[in-house]
Amino acid sequence: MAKTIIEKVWENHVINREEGKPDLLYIDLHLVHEVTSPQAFEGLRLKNRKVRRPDLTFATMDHNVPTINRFVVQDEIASLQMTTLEQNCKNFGIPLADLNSPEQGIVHVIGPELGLTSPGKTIVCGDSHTSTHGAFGALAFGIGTSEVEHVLATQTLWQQRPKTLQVDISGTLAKGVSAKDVILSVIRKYGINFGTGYVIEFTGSVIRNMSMEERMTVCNMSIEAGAKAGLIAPDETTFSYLKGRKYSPQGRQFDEAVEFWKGLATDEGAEYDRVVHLKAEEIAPTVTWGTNPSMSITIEDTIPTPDDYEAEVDKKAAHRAYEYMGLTPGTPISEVEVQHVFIGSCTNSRISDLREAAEVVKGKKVAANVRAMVVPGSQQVKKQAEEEGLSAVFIEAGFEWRDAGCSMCLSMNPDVVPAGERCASTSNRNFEGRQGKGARTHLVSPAMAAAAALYGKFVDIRKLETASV
Ligand SMILES: CC(C)[C@H](C(=O)O)[C@@H](O)C(=O)O
Ligand code: SF4
Repeated sequence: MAKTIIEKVWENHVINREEGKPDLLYIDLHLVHEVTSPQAFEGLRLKNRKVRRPDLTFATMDHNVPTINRFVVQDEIASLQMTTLEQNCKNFGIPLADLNSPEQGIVHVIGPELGLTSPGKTIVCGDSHTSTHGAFGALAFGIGTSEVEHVLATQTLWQQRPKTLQVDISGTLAKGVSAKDVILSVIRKYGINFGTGYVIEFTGSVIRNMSMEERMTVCNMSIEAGAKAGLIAPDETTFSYLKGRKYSPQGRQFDEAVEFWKGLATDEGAEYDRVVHLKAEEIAPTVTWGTNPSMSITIEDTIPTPDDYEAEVDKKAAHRAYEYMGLTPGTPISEVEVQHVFIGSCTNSRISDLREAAEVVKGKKVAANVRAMVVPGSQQVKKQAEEEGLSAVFIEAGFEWRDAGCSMCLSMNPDVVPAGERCASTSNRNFEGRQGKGARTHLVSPAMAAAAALYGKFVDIRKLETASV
């Protein structure tokens, strides 16, 4: 019977199936960070258990890490979480990219970069944006801390079989329209819950034409559509990205792996539980105006009015969002001023994101009233950006150039947005308080964020001469 890639990867990993019970899945890769692992290790210790497969486990520090003076961690909880991770990795024999490692970075940036992530794997991490790794055709999803303990102890996980959802994106993206705009548009059109209970497979010409970095941006935000995971069938783009990476199979083994990976793609005629479509022509540079990722408009639009919503609950949510965001319905988004710009996070902090932002910034200056920072997703991205001269472009323009970490994506480290101030951010969540208490977040692409830094407000990058994205 014809199968989707989702079913194939799932079936390949089922080690126990019983009527009326979840399946028991084998886990190929377990990524660990400092925030969601301490209690899991403590659980092992109390039960006198070992880590079953330290060789299939990899840890990094990202959420709590200061991105300037990184060795001075002032917050006590943050400091404790980081030293605890260090100790746990040492005691349980788990490889760790700590602050001294050139491989340190955001967990979802370093997995692919090191070639730990590859097609057909089951990948878990105590972190919701684990869906990022789905860009490689892996089944990758976030788990809770008790599940982290279960995977550490057994390398397996009980899981309810998900339904399958195809999100097909056809056509060709216009100049200046990015992967971030694609996923924000999907979420605007279908809502923050349309993926609940499903694993998404993204298909269509728009996806096929994307680089791996762009595909990661799309899969990263599957979770913001409520999905368990989001993935993309591997192809030549995937294989050439992985070739030669540190943990990728090498030599003949790589060629054999490619043969296997090719067989993972969804079979002709396979059926999904649900299918939705989006056309490239429907997508334009996008800015979120509200307090969840579906509350977005294009750069040409105005803030919606309550009349734009039919359901009473949506009208109410809009009212609350106007208030929190300090916005008046009907205002053109291009008139909204920002005080902060954050280019970073596991959504948009890879080298191509920084290249796109630098292209817009080159030879220009950050507006006087704006504080702008670029936070590479990993120390490797940082190094590469420095070698390519991107950091110099940012620094000359007046951006702060930082070390790798989650940074301003969420307020678990010193990089926060003050209450009442507005930030154009390339991250993935715009909930109340996400970037700091009372902080107002607008999610955008790297090029849109870069332009907002120069003009102090949202501008249409399609109208800038420099925009080449
Ligand atoms: C801290 C962590 C548990 C959290 C997550 O799971 O996603 C964080 O990474 C986030 O983006 O909100
Ligand atoms: S960058 Fe943001 S979304 Fe990604 S793992 Fe860190 S906190 Fe979570």
